Amino acid sequence: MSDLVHQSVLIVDDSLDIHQLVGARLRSERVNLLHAYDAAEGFQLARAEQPDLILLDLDMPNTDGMTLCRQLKAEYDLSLIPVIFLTGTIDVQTKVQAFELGAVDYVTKPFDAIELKARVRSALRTKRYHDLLTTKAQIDAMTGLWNRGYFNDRLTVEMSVLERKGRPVAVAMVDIDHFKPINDTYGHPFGDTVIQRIAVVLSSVSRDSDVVCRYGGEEFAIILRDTPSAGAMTVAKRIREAVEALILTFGRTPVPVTVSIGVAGSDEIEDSAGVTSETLLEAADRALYRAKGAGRNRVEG
Ligand SMILES: Nc1nc2c(ncn2[C@@H]2O[C@H](COP(=O)(O)OP(=O)(O)OP(=O)(O)O)[C@@H](O)[C@H]2O)c(=O)[nH]1
Repeated sequence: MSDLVHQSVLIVDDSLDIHQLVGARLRSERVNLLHAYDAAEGFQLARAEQPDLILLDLDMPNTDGMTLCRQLKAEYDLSLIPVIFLTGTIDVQTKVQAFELGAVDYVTKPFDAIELKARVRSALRTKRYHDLLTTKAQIDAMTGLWNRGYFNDRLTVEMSVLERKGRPVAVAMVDIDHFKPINDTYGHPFGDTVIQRIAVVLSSVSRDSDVVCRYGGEEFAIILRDTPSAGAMTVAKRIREAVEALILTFGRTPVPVTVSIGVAGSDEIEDSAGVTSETLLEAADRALYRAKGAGRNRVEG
């Protein structure tokens, strides 16, 4: 099987012939091909589909390839997509300009089928390694949940969706109660097991669209997308009950574990300057503090 399965390539070129030619040359590669016939359509498709590679014609009417490349590199998500320029003739100055703009390669027309395939394969392979490393850097090794760095990045993205589309976002901060005595009594390795078991509960009780993260030692944070405060409270109560129902034992000794949860939803924050990730997090933190203060094993919003 090809190592390119499931990756997608966007071709941006005003010539139908080139689309057909590239399509024919890459047919055996099992990549998913996307087609755009001008820069504006190319930009839209790149944004909607997040392809793994863009083959970009340098010489298009209206907006040329160089300009589109500059636009792509100006948006964080799109800037990570490698671009290979397609061009009839290319002088040294243009080549240098293309590489300076962030292109990874260029192919001159008419294409040699073998060369085109080799260059596409190479760019896609590098993209795949890059994606893998990026994902690894965002995962907490002990629990397999997203880590705090990812949480912060993702919350910023979700807040911009909130701003653009007006969809509510909620955050739940989950902290294990009296965890220090568990560590002190049964040892750190058992403490780690407790953290891992709770991570599994959080993942299984929350929905696929929720972003479950390990925020720090014995603290977790969940981004509940498209969820108003009331819905987030319901999820948090389910989590609290599921953790309380966990049966953990050290040898034959049962070890009861509970969590306290603080919830904040964008729909209930009153701030004339608008809701930010900071205000949302601070509100969730304050709610968690109240849950701890009110006796633990509670949800506060
Ligand atoms: N085993 C283990 N322990 C950790 C880890 N990260 C943090 N801890 C421990 O978690 C404990 C947190 O204790 P505290 O913040 O004092 O709070 P607590 O005992 O849980 O009490 P409350 O939060 O007030 O209910 C500390 O003893 C940390 O050493 C970890 O990865 N593994």
